[in-house]
Amino acid sequence: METLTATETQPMTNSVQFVCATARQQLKQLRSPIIVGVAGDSGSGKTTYSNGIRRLLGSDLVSTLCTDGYHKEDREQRQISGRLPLDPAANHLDRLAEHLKALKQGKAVPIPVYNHGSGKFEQPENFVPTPIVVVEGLHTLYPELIPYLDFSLYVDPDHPVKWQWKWERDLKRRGHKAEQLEQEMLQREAAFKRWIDFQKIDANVVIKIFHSQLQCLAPHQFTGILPNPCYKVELILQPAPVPLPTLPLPFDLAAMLAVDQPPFMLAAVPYRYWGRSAIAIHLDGVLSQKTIAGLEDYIVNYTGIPTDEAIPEEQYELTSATRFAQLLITWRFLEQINYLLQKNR
Ligand SMILES: Nc1ncnc2c1ncn2[C@@H]1O[C@H](COP(=O)(O)OP(=O)(O)OP(=O)(O)O)[C@@H](O)[C@H]1O
Ligand SMILES: O=C(CO)[C@H](O)[C@H](O)COP(=O)(O)O
Repeated sequence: METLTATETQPMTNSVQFVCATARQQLKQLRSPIIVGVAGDSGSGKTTYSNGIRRLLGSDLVSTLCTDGYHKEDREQRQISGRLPLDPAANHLDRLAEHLKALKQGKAVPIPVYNHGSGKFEQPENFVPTPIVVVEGLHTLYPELIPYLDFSLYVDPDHPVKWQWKWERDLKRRGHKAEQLEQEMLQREAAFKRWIDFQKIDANVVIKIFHSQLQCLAPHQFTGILPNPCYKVELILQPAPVPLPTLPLPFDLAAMLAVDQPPFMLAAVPYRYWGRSAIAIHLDGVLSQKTIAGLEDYIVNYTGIPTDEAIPEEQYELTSATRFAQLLITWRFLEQINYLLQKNR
């Protein structure tokens, strides 16, 4: 594959678009899919971030496998046994490993399905791998599954953010009862630390989410206007083996100088994360729609997707920090794809 070049001021050249089109073709011809693992606690945003990748790369290339179907017990059985789905022993991880192995060989597999509306299992579905398969679930980055993964994400919202997301989602959309839910969520905290949290150590990308911290930067009186909720996202990225060309951020500096603009912050800080080299991108506040749309256009052009898939309704409320993070993650993933395709040649 030739070297990709583009600069901040130039539109993408024909040669770059040609390479992208070639990458799409190469992906479609892969006999073994590229598998992305997305792990994190329940209600941490795994589906939200996986959907971001699928929307940007297109559902002809990307499909998602949710591992909740591999739980051993349904909701009623768990209420009797007192076991939590976070316990790896409460899941058929051995079956999941076999399925990932078969998918890696390009074979279809019958995946078990769990219905969160009813709390019951349904008939297995025949899962036919697309060139990119996103596997999301509580234990996706467990040692027995890692050998089948080409790229990994760990979603790690701060405790109050996660509590609020799970609480609202489980009550409104998963038919849980408040009292039982509170008890289970408290019980889950130790289980999370014990069985889930460590998976972040080796992830290619860790996504940390906090409530906005911008007000701390105004020691006297903060006068900025921020939406509610407003999040700070910290992306901890393993450096790419082969970086892609410049990713331009269309940015109006003059607008930033106006006092009535929503505040924001962007920082890139190299550091060591669990003993390995990483770069942390901090994004807080609100970037303009124009900036986000410009960045998204660049990536969409790069990937050569002919039509822009609409943002799913449940993602309308996503803040600019989340959308920006989704774009950067997709870019980092494209770097990985580029590297894997080069290695495969
Ligand atoms: N980045 C985000 N910005 C705003 N809200 C979010 C974000 N990520 C998740 N949420 C909220 O949290 C809820 C749970 O997110 P999501 O379904 O992505 O989590 P999950 O990790 O896939 O959960 P589960 O494993 O339990 O299925 C969403 O319905 C949404 O309301
Ligand atoms: O940890 C979880 C991953 O989403 C869920 O709690 C688990 O899948 C069981 O679902 P439910 O709570 O809807 O019965």
